Amino acid sequence: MGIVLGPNRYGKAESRVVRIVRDSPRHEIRDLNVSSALRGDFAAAHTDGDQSQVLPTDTQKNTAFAFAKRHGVSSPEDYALALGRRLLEATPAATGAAVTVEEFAWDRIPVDGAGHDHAFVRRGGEVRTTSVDVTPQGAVVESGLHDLVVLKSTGSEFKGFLRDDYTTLPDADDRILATALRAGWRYASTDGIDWNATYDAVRSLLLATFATTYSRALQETLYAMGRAVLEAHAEVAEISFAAPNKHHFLVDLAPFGLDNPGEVFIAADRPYGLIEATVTREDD
Ligand SMILES: O=c1[nH]c(=O)c2[nH]c(=O)[nH]c2[nH]1
Repeated sequence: MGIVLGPNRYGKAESRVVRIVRDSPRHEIRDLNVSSALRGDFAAAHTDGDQSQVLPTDTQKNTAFAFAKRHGVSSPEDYALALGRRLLEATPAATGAAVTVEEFAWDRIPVDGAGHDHAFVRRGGEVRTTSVDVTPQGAVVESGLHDLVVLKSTGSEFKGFLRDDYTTLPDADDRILATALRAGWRYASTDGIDWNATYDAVRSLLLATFATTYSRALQETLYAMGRAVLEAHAEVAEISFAAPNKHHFLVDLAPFGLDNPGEVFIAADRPYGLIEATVTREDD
């Protein structure tokens, strides 16, 4: 009985393409998870080890990033069509190119009733938390949130850091700052607190402070957020943060004849910096 190759396709899955439009101070963001797959006559690659008809998955990834710049992302559909047509055209053996795009939606962070120019909060996903501990002496309430995903497309730098023989990171004057914030605040007492109103107010303050504070490091941003909460809320004794630094690396588009002045980024998954800090009261 003969053995033959059945259906097959190949491509690059889950390129995390972030496109910032920064023609004016009011930035736009499109945040995509892009996968492509080519199908057609790729039998020789499987049976003979012949790559002559194989457009590398690495090239498919490069095209995904280059097209975010060259074609732009007016919608996931328009971008996916352009990418699919290009991949098909570039690959003579292909009879079809499948492109799937997931888009993560971002809203502008509200500051004084208006959406901020370059600070965004990801829609959905965040979780409100509380943990209480009750004893005969009383109760302690710690409330908070996690997975509040925020991003600013400018207004963030990281430079002047300690360097040693293993340091390769260049100074960054203008970078994307993004995190999935975890925050927990301990209430000074349980009396007379409007839990829902305080939660909403603290969340708003965290967002507004993230948006409006020029960041010299995520550490400075966390401290500013904590200070803002403690200054505005006497009922909060202490607040703690854990903030993964969700790195966005500028993609080198020069090999494709394209410049990239802070417009196309790859959103890295891991490893990530993890910055943790507690902001408390001197007398607590
Ligand atoms: O905001 C930052 N804090 C750091 O401590 C750090 N370290 C690093 O490599 N990048 C950053 N960014």
